[in-house]
Amino acid sequence: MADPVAKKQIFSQEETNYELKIPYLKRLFKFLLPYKKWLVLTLIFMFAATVADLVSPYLLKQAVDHYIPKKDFNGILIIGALLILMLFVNKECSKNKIRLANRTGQMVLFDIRKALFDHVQSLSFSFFDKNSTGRIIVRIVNDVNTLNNLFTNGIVNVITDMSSLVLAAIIMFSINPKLAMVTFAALPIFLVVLFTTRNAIKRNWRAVRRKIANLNAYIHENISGIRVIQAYVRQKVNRAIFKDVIDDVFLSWMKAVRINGIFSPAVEVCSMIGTLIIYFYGVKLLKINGVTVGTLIAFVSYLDRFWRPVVTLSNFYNQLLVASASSERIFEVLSIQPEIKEDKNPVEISTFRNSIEFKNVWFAYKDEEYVLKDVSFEIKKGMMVALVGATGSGKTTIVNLLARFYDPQKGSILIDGIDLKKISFKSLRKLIGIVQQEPFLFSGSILDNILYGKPDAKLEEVIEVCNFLGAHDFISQFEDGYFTQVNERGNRLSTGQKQLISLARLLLQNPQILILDEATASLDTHSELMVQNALNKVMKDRTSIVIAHRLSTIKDADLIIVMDKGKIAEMGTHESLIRKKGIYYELCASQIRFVKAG
Ligand SMILES: Nc1ncnc2c1ncn2[C@@H]1O[C@H](COP(=O)(O)OP(=O)(O)OP(=O)(O)O)[C@@H](O)[C@H]1O
Repeated sequence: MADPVAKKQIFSQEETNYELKIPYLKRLFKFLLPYKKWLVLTLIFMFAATVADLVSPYLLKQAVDHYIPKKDFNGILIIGALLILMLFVNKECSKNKIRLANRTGQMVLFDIRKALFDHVQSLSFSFFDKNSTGRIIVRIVNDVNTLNNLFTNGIVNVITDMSSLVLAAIIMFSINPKLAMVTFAALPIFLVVLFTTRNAIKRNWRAVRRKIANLNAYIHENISGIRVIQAYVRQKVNRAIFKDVIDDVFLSWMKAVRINGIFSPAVEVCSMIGTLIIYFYGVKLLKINGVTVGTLIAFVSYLDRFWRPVVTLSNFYNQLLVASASSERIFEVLSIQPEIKEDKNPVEISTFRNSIEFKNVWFAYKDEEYVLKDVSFEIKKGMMVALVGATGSGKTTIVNLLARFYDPQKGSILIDGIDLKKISFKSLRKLIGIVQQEPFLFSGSILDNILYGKPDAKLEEVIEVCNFLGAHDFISQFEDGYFTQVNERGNRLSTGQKQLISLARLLLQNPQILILDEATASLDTHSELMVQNALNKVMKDRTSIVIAHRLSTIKDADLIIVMDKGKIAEMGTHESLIRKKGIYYELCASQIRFVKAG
């Protein structure tokens, strides 16, 4: 049976508000402005196709009323030729209209997606803290996809349908107003059906979309968490939940289709009533007020051209609702401002000369929940500084602030006396290199990944760096060497190998300040030794800030900063802190006890 807890989690997805929001739609349509010329051309094709389509019944009327009774074969031939010409114009113009509309639509989607992607890339870490990867992907892929129908067919079709409907009615009224009035007698029936089913249809399609969103979320979570799922042998339970989720989609879909199904027959019934009226009432009117057999034939055709677009037009409203909801979510992301902004007149620093200084720094990830409280310290050029302390004491937060992934709420961080906020992003990123606990490799080759640090580096330079770090041997053992493809996250490589590749990437970038955030924490003893050796080489002659749980690796640090609940509890060298017999002494003692016990 499905796990109720898991099921509840899926259904806690965000709710979507399907109301027509004109300001969002207006903003959305602004994306069409660069393609004005194409739009105008599309409209011209559309108009030509509609006119050609509407001329045909009138030509038929002429043939029936004038040429057939007189057996005027020349006249019939001309009408026939004109009918073929109209058909050709209609088909050609429709083809071009569809091609142009699709092209414009796809370009608009491309622009929206590009705007979203560029914007998301510029956002600060705090945005990614609040939004899961899945949610962001849904914005860039699914929400933009839902606009597809609107931009590729929806808008053009609705204009085509509206003009066909209006023109057909106008022509009918101009041919014979009395007959036209009676023909539309079924319109009130349609309006009743429309207003009684509209809300139910809206509600049911909304339910379908919610169930599909649940399905997407569940698949995303299962694929991302596949290792945990397999480790806990949860496949059977998850399969049962998945079946429930699919069943929900199926049932809600069938219900929506059933209700939607009322609509189309209603339109057909109305159209049929209109046709019957034309035949019954029209025959009575024959020869009165100029009503001819041709008029009746033309009326039946125009009536069809009036009712046919009605179903598509009502679907368009649905499309608009979905587009309005998606655009609301898209613009919500686009309106988020990056919290970390570059100074208007940024200072370029090419060389780190003296020191890094934290001056009375206070920082909270949210509101007033400070995780760093009045932190002050100074790191001189060339020093190796270690940050130690219990989990959650604020070590990673300190390096996150130094890399300017976040800005402190109070206090300041200075590099060579210059506030971090004034330094250009480019020189800061060049100055500081970070090695994380979980190295991240992109899809592409090993070489591509290393070149990330310096795109214009030559292969010889890359090999030299890898040789220096002790990575060349294992890379050259692969069949394709440096051109070996690593898929996303580098699944084909061991964590130690990935770490060495990320170190090669870092060394090519040649940063003057290094941040090592538990770079060896997830490695086995052999890999740890290999990576630690490489790290020692990278750290040589550089200023480095190291976070390490294994205290033996930082014994020789020039300065050890001991963090406790967001505050600096102790600071000094290994010897001085051991002598102090404080928190650091306790941490060392507990690790020795742990090693001995092991
Ligand atoms: N992105 C975040 N959003 C909100 N709170 C966070 C975030 N990152 C960390 N915290 C909180 O800030 C506090 C300090 O976390 P930090 O990661 O700096 O500790 P740490 O000393 O590096 O811990 P560890 O040794 O486990 O990595 C913790 O209470 C943590 O829960």
